[in-house]
Amino acid sequence: MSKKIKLPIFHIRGTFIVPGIKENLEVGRKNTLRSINYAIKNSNNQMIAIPQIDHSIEEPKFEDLHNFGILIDFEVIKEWKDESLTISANPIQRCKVIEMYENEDQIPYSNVEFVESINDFSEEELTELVNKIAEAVKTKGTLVTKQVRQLIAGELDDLALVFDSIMFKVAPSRILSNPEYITSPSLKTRWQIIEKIIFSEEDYATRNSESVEAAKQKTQIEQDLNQKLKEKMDKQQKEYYLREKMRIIKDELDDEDGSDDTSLDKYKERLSKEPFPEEVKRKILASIKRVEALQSGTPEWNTEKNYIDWMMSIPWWEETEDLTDLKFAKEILDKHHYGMKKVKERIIEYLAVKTKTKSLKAPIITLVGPPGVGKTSLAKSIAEAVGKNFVKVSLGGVKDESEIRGHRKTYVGSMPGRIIQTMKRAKVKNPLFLLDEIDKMASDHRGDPASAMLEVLDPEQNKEFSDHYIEEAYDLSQVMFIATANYPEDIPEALYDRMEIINLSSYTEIEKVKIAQDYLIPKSIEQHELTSEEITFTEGAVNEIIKFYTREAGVRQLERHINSIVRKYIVKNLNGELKKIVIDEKTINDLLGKRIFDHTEKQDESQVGVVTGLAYTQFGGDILPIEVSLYPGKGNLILTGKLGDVMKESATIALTYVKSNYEKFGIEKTIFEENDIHIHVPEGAVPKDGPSAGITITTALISGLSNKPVSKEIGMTGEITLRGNVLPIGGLREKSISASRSGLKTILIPKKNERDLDEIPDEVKAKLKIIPTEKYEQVFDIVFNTK
Ligand SMILES: Nc1ncnc2c1ncn2[C@@H]1O[C@H](COP(=O)(O)OP(=O)(O)OP(=O)(O)O)[C@@H](O)[C@H]1O
Repeated sequence: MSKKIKLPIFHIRGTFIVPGIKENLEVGRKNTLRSINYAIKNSNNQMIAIPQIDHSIEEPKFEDLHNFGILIDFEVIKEWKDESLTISANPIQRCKVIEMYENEDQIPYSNVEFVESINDFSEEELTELVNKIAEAVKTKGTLVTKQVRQLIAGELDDLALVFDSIMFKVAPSRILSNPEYITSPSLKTRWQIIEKIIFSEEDYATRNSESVEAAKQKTQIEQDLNQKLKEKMDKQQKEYYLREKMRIIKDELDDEDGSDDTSLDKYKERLSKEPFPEEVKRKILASIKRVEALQSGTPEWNTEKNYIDWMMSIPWWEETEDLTDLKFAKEILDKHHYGMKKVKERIIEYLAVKTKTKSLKAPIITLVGPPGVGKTSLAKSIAEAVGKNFVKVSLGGVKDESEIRGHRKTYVGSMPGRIIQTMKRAKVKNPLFLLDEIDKMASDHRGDPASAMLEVLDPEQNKEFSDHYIEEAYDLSQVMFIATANYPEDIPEALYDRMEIINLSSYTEIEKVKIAQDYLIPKSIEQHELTSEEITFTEGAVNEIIKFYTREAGVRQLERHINSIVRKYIVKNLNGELKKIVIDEKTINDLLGKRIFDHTEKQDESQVGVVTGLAYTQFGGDILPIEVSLYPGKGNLILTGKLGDVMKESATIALTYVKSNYEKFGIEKTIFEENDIHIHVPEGAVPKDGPSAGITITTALISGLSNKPVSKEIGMTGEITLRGNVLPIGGLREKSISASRSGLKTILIPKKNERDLDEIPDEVKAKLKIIPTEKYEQVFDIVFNTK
């Protein structure tokens, strides 16, 4: 079975590259740069280089590409001022393209099958071949490459490489006109192509005569064109001349290829046969009339034609049939996701209500949680469970209402807003529509996107959603919207009211191991069309990746590393280096390089003025040591470690509280007047904010000022008030997971957070003593062992 792989496409033009021969390539086109950046982040610097058929096309579509390519590994070697790049591409393996598509981030992707080389020469043929090459080298200097020299000297037996080096040096452009040279596994076939191109004089002759014939035809076409033009054109009008020429060329092309789906006749035919809403039909027909009356190629013509193309491609009536089998839905949810018991139950209830009432007026499900915990993939599974098409739009950074609703069509280069654009991708009017990162929308003077979103989500209004470009009410009422957010408090309030929040929390290491073994690894093996006999991961290996190569609440990086290891195996397998592999800790270090992370470990020694806090970051929880130091001065407070305003305030409150209770904590009064106090929160470059370090700062101050050490095994979290009350904090689950991972034995938490204890996994509770506190005095008594 030949191996398949899915990777982003690298559009290559004007040149071609062959396996084994590194080449520097210049990249300037915006789309290619986007794909490159994507590949750096998501596919381990691997892409499929696919050549363009016509190198003059700036923005090639899939049909403008050949159906073969090369798997490349690349490195960026220079970033230029104008944002273009020079990359060093290492071509690894030839491939046949099975399909090309845009992935959900709108990156052109290809699914390819590797072409392995088969040496089908017999022994005698081989000797003859080497002799022939050696003989030819004498007469054709251009043939000499490093690999040819090695072959003749008997130092190299990789024929595929020899052939590629010849082809690449002598006739790289001819590869494109002989796709078989790339797609055929047979080395004999490849050699025949080389012979035809390089050795056969006859071929030179036919090539010449081919070009004579082509030139003749070209002249004929040119003559016909000019003849037609003569009849039509007014010689005085240069503009008119050019337009006519364009139109005739287009007509000629259309005659050749009658399959143009965007021709006005095709549209008219569709309008007469398909059940478009009357109003829409009328509008499109009116536009078609206008286009027909306009001079083709003029700006007005283009604007109007574009409008028609859009109107014809939006789903006005197409729909899929919903599935209503709840048992099936549950099976699908279980099939793709580990755990999430409550979440899945909640979703099934939601689907049950929807099916029963047949109404979509239920609140919008909003999946909230840190990155990589499965929000997007859960939404995809819900779509599968109810038989809907899935589409996603990212709202992160959207700050202008027109991004949602589009611009009027009279604007130059205008088009519909993101909602209608996404509906076009959905192809039906009742898809499952994921509104990703709804908490990351911003607003500015150009209008508030949240109010436009309100119209999208409100069942009272979304039957007639208005987009400035399409100028016709669009019915969104059959769409099932699901939103995702990292921080629910950042969701605009009016939208929040219409949502039902479902929390997805971060995973413990044990859960991550389970997810990797039961879901991510089998999924990756299946996607790459391998079997579990060929590649297996030990539990130790999975643990190694989780602990030392990822730092995250979810499993996104973990999944990326697994995929990258699988791809590395495929390349080794294709190079004939190995047939099977068992991935253990050692292989991980070999394949992924040096360990990347060491989770902040608890202090080795109990120290004066250093206390362990618990933090909640976008990567999940972590421990956060807080340091206090004194030196002679005048009572100033110095804060460092990139602290946000709230955290700075929290430090000031802590100091005031300590000052006003100094006696209770065994601190000399004079110490405040004679010293400056420096509070530092290490890993200075990472921004930190929030009030939850209040009791930690207080404790570090008391420890520093009274010269009493704090046990290295205690961690704490809680806001403090001037009166010494301990107020509740967020992210207790994440904080406690990281505390147990870092080896703490006891954590102090606010009493009001007792209600969140249920969310802490049992394995964490078993390792940690969790003590709720209401007043700072209790913290003091426990930490400094006064009772
Ligand atoms: N409980 C789980 N069981 C199996 N796979 C999971 C689970 N949670 C997450 N995954 C997998 O982890 C990957 C990342 O998840 P996904 O992209 O859905 O995260 P997300 O929460 O949407 O992140 P973001 O907020 O960054 O978009 C997916 O491949 C998903 O299938």
